[in-house]
Amino acid sequence: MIKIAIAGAAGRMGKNLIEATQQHPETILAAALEHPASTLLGADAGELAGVGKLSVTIKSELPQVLDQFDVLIDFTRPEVTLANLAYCRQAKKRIVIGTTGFSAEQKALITEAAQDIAIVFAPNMSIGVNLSLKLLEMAAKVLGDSVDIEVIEAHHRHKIDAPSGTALRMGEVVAQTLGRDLKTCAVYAREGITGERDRQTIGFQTIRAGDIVGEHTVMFADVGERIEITHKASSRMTFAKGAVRAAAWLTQKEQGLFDMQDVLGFK
Ligand SMILES: NC(=O)C1=CN([C@@H]2O[C@H](COP(=O)(O)OP(=O)(O)OC[C@H]3O[C@@H](n4cnc5c(N)ncnc54)[C@H](O)[C@@H]3O)[C@@H](O)[C@H]2O)C=CC1
Ligand SMILES: O=C(O)C1=N[C@H](C(=O)O)C[C@H](O)C1
Repeated sequence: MIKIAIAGAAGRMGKNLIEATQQHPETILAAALEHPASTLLGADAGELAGVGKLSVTIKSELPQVLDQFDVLIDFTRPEVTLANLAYCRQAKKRIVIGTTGFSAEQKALITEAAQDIAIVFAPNMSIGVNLSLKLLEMAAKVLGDSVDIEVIEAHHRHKIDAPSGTALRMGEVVAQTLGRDLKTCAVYAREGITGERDRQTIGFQTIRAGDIVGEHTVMFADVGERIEITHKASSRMTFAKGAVRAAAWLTQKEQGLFDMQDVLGFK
């Protein structure tokens, strides 16, 4: 069995990850980590996730459990993930990173660590979103520069980063297909007298409201018709199952940086 550790175990994703680890035929939960100030330290991870007692107590320090797992799954915050990554690199442990909101400099640290350890790093672990990325590539190839492209995303009120990692990846895929650089063609806000739309730009619209799990639409709008490619997640289990699948897949790799397109065989 593949031994999984989960960082951010009491979080929205963490609890789903504990359940998904139980459902996968090749994985078991071996360690669960939370913030040092969490009131849940010492609690049973299975009971926390509502799947029954697993006899895995929630701890705060990754070094305490480094010899107990094969793959760390981390859905926390960028600075926490990077600290965990450094420990994994030192101990030659594989890591699946689901956290979003990294800066370009922080992403470079992940790329660098992949020289020594195997990493799956993806802003969205659902099969549907990863299939949508392929559809976006196809749509951008056919529609080219004649359409206006807008990425619209909606998430729950607790989300701390914007636009979502998925929206940014969707923008990157479209920009790359069209030979554009997202750094220079992205428009993240419009207000006041903006002037007419420049067709070379890719616009991003962000909604934060209530308990929306995660919704993404990319609109390719021409005059007379438009195409919209939409994905709607209604349960976090779709991301959690993808992350556990990625962890199992990663055990075949010694080092390198991979994403869900690799895991799903879409490359
Ligand atoms: N790649 C994907 O498929 C998905 C990615 N995400 C991303 O995952 C991240 C987490 O999302 P949520 O679960 O909604 O957030 P959350 O805030 O519910 O969970 C994060 C957890 O990390 C814990 N944490 C903070 N510092 C810690 C530390 N030092 N050690 C251990 N745990 C610590 C927090 O206490 C919290 O329980 C976000 O960046 C989000 O965008 C979310 C869903 C899907
Ligand atoms: O924070 C979330 O909830 C989600 N974050 C990811 C992102 O930023 O793309 C993926 C998913 O949409 C849920």
